[in-house]
Amino acid sequence: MTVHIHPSVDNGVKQGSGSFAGGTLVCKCADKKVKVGVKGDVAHNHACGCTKCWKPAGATFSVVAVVPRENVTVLENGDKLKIVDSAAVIQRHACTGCGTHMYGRIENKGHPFYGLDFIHPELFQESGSAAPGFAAFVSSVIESGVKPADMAGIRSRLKELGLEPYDCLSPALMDAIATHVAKSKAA
Ligand SMILES: N[C@@H](CCC(=O)N[C@@H](CSCO)C(=O)NCC(=O)O)C(=O)O
Ligand SMILES: [Zn+2]
Ligand SMILES: [Zn+2]
Repeated sequence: MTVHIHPSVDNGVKQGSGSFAGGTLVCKCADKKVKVGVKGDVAHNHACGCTKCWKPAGATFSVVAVVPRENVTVLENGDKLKIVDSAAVIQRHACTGCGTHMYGRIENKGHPFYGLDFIHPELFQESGSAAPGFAAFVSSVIESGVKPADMAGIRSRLKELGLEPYDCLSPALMDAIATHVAKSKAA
């Protein structure tokens, strides 16, 4: 069985240049494209199997990374953006023309990841941004219709690609969340 993860990694994970200075995210509309500027490189880039993150057609996983919210600016056609689910922790601003999620923002100042926006690096018109380094919420692909029997093959392909599979976030990010919670409780 051929396992498709995401078009940007299916032929191998392409490493970043290490000096990506930022770029422009572009939606998939034929005209009046939404453009979002991002300063600097992305961090914590990962494949995500959750049902909430935007995936291109045919992909099983999204590829999503974070950038400081102050580094994100809507450049063109921002009137086409609409929040997908205002009750979600990550408020995903999507193009109403093509459905592409352009950036996801956390407005809860008490959230461990407040200050970081979630973006999809494949939308950069420039190449060289940091590559995905792990896979998160892998078991969640079952919620999107993947057969449980296919999970062994999916996890094996993720490992082959160097994207260690986790069923939540990576240990480093889970530790960061727990540290934030512990400090909040102590305060
Ligand atoms: N099983 C659920 C999991 C959804 C989920 O918790 N997703 C994470 C990761 S998104 C990027 O890594 C999350 O933090 N979500 C917050 C939000 O989406 O607002 C499912 O698959 O739906
Ligand atoms: Zn669009
Ligand atoms: Zn996700």
